[in-house]
Order: sequence, then structure tokens, then C-alpha cells
Amino acid sequence: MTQEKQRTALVIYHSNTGNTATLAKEAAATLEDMGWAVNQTPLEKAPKIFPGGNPDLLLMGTPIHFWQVPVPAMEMIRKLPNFPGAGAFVFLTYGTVFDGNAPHQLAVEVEKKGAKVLGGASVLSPHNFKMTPDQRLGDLYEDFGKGQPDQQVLADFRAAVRAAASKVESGVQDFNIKDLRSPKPVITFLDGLMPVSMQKKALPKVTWVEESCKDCGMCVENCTTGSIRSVNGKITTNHDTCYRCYQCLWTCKSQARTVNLSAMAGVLRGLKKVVKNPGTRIMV
Ligand SMILES: Cc1cc2nc3c(=O)[nH]c(=O)nc-3n(C[C@H](O)[C@H](O)[C@H](O)COP(=O)(O)O)c2cc1C
Repeated sequence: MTQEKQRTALVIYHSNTGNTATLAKEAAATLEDMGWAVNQTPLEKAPKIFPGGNPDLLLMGTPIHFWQVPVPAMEMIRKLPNFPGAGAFVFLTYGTVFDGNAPHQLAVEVEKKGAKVLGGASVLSPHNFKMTPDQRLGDLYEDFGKGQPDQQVLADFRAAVRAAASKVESGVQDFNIKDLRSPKPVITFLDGLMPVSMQKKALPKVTWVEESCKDCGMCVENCTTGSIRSVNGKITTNHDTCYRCYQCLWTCKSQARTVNLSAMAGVLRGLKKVVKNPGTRIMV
């Protein structure tokens, strides 16, 4: 009797505050339970070449920032090697505003790499901004964090990963990424109008509050794009290369990194009134 070759999966994820990383772990555990060999890597540490060649299934996860796949994640995905012939599953987490067209946007990027998307999930997740004490960014999201993803959502998510893996095992490729589009056609339309290069320019710039700064270097160390520098105790930010991931806002413990979100707050408040949050969407 010939023994079946062990299937391989690669889980690549981007996560600032842990929600997407939690789902990445769930996905990996689900596949290991199925007897698959699984590798996991944060997107920023993903190698340029994956030893052992293409996985049978690529799982790509990101948060949703301003109803889009975050710009730094998009840029990093574009620098990954291609995955011709691999099956793929996309997963995203978002708070209580809405998920826009991000699942479809991520699926398009993954298919540009030569993988065939077999399903996806857009998972409503706890908001876990760590902004204190005089809330700024987090003020907007006072009703984030309702205990999601709950056990039922996690069970649905695991079932979706299993379904995608079973498709690989049986050679079924019946999924159309159009199913990942926003349930609101107008969102899909508007989304297509703004290229990634313009998205970051539309987002507010981070500023430096000199009198609060302890020059601890955390913002410089944690900047995902190397845009922050400390020169003679003065912190400078290159706004051309800054991707507005706002990671420095969390890592700064002395409130010396701030962002004026008043314009964005208005947009978000308006959006929450007119766009119904679609909740967790799982498509396989
Ligand atoms: C800069 C930024 C923008 C965000 N924009 C949205 C949004 O447009 N819609 C939404 O529902 N949640 C939004 N969120 C909430 C995140 O999508 C949510 O907390 C996500 O689960 C974070 O994933 P992570 O913990 O893996 O980083 C935003 C969060 C941040 C930090």
C-alpha cells in the first residue's frame, strides 16, 4: 500500500494587537489536527524563499485598517515570492466599524501570487487599542470589544479552514473570490477607485510631542518601515515612507506620539450610521 504524502501549509499573518495572530494559531492547530505539516510566520519575518518549495495551502491573514488591508501588509505581500499551484485561504479581523471590501482585496493579492483562493473569513474581533489615559485614537471605538471572536465564531472559522484543506486533498477548486466582495456593491465600487499609494496619504500623520518624549527609542525600534529616527534627542518621522500603521502609538508609553483623528472620526461616525456592520463572514 502506498503511503499518502503529508500535506503542507504555510500560515502568514500580519497582526499589530494580536487578534489576527490568534486566528493564525487556530488555523495552524486545525491543520495539524488533520495531520498536515504547518509552518507559521509573521508577514514581516517571511523569508524571500520558502525552503521546501510551495505549500499545498497558503493561509494569509491581516487586520482591517480603515476598511482596507493595511498598506504595510499589502506592500509586504507584494514582495513575497509567488506560490504557483498552491491553494489559499484568506482571513481578516476587524472591529465594529465595518470590513469594507478588504477580504476580496486580500484574495486578489494572493491570486496575483499564483495561488488559488478556496475560501476566506472576515472575523469580527475584540477591539484592543491600548490607548491611555487621555484617549485619542481609541476614543472613536468605544463600543469595540464585545467578547468576539466568541467560541462559536472560532468553531466556524476552524470548520472553514478544514473545508479549504479538504478541497486541497480532493482537488476541488470551486470557489470564486467574488464571494468575498463586500455585501454592499457600492463599497466594492468605491474601493476600486483608490489605489494603495493614495490610501496612506488619506490617513492622518503621526506627530511628536517633544515635552512628553523620554527618548526611550521604542518608536524607532518598533517602526515597521524605518521611518522614525532619533537624532540628538529629537524624533523625526519621514511621512513619505510612513505607512500609518500607528504601531508607534502603542509602543510609546509616554504619549509622545499623537495623531489628530478629528477628520477621520467624522468619517467613521458617519460610516457607522449608514453602513451596517456585516458581522463575521465565512465563505468556503
Ligand atoms: C489604524 C486602525 C484602523 C482600523 N480601522 C478599522 C476599520 O476600518 N473597521 C473596523 O471595523 N475596525 C478597524 N480597526 C480595528 C481592527 O481591525 C481590529 O481591532 C483588528 O482585529 C486588529 O487586528 P490585530 O489585533 O491582528 O492587529 C482598526 C484598527 C486600527 C489600529
